[in-house]
Amino acid sequence: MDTHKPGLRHSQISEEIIEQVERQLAEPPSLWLNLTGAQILEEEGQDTKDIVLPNNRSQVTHIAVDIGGSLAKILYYVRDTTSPSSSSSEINEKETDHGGRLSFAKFETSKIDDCINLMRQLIQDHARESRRKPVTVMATGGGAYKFYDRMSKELNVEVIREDEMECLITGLDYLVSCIPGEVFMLNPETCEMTFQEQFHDGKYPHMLVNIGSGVSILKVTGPSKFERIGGSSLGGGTLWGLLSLLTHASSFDEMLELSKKGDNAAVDMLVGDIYGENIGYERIGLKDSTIASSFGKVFRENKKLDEFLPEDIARSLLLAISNNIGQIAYLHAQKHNVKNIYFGGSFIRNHVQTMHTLTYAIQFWSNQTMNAYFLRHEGYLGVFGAFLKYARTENNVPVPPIS
Ligand SMILES: Nc1ncnc2c1ncn2[C@@H]1O[C@H](COP(=O)(O)OP(=O)(O)OP(=O)(O)O)[C@@H](O)[C@H]1O
Ligand SMILES: CC(C)(CO)[C@@H](O)C(=O)NCCC(=O)O
Repeated sequence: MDTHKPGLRHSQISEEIIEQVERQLAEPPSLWLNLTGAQILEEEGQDTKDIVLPNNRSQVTHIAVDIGGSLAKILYYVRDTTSPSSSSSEINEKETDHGGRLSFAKFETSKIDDCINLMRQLIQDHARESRRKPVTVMATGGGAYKFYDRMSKELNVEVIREDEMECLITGLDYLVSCIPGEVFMLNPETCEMTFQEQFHDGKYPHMLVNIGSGVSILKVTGPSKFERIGGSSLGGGTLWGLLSLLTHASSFDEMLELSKKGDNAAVDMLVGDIYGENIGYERIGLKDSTIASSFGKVFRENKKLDEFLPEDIARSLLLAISNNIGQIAYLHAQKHNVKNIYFGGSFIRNHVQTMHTLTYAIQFWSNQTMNAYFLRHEGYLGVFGAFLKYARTENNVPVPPIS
């Protein structure tokens, strides 16, 4: 691997591979759980635009929600109606089910009404079957507090609140240990993915860098044993907010699309802009193409905002934020003696450029002694954790144990 700093120009990576990876990671795949195991169900990803409600909605027994500063994530558990006992008309509240599907959806937190409406719809359909035990709602994230009274009143069910950091780690532990095909690494040269075996010992210690609106960094030393060792306010909310001011893009996905087409060298000052074209500062490992200063060229160009291409601005800002998080992650990992770093949070959105920049930063700064891992359900760790914490104690959902 060469030793130039992160911020590799994307044109060096095959468009075909980028498309292939992003197609493969279309989000969010449903999961299947039953007593003998858990697996990812391969199917078309679903977004808030086209949430597919279960055919027999009365089979939704659990709903979990993680309401963050930017996005509210929902998970609902649909009991399998094909197993003999669960399809019986004699279902009662003591019945133990034998398997079911976990589906995922998300809303912008500013559209919390839509999110609560979906929960209400799922709950109402369930309630029509009068002998059923009421649906339980598990809630985490800041919104579990902010919207607690509203949810309890409007949904008229018990809302159980869980701590957001505990939920992140519970969700991570489970996904890493129990879900085949969940964890992968990205080859920084080719951007090809390598899926990892499940780590039954959790590969402790490890670190979770959760990139949501802000960034939380947690060190995990054993099952459910963790400490929040750092954080940063320069996170997903920063990219989303600044690009909504600086470009015409109206959604986060549009911003990511823009960034794919841009050339950050139009706004970033490269080492070659300072030392001269084709001349780097190789003595300290800086190539001419290395970013010396993000957005550093803007001032001397003496141009107005509308004279820059939104694509270039989007690319530059995405690189700046991802690089910065990669570097902070590396410094924390070094300080706390951790080699394996999981990146979670919806900011990643399984976007190749973002994962590439994070991987490159970790490998470069650690001299290839640390590993960056990604997850297919990267934005759903918290909501998955909230579901698991309750489902395990309640004991009537077949959650296979971590072996
Ligand atoms: N469809 C989307 N709409 C808006 N932002 C998105 C979308 N998809 C991904 N993002 C990115 O994900 C970030 C939110 O990530 P996530 O849902 O993990 O955090 P959060 O729970 O809202 O925040 P926090 O945990 O800090 O309260 C946004 O700030 C944005 O950068
Ligand atoms: C405040 C939370 C924990 C809410 O999820 C998150 O947005 C975050 O970790 N922000 C960064 C705060 C910090 O500077 O440590």
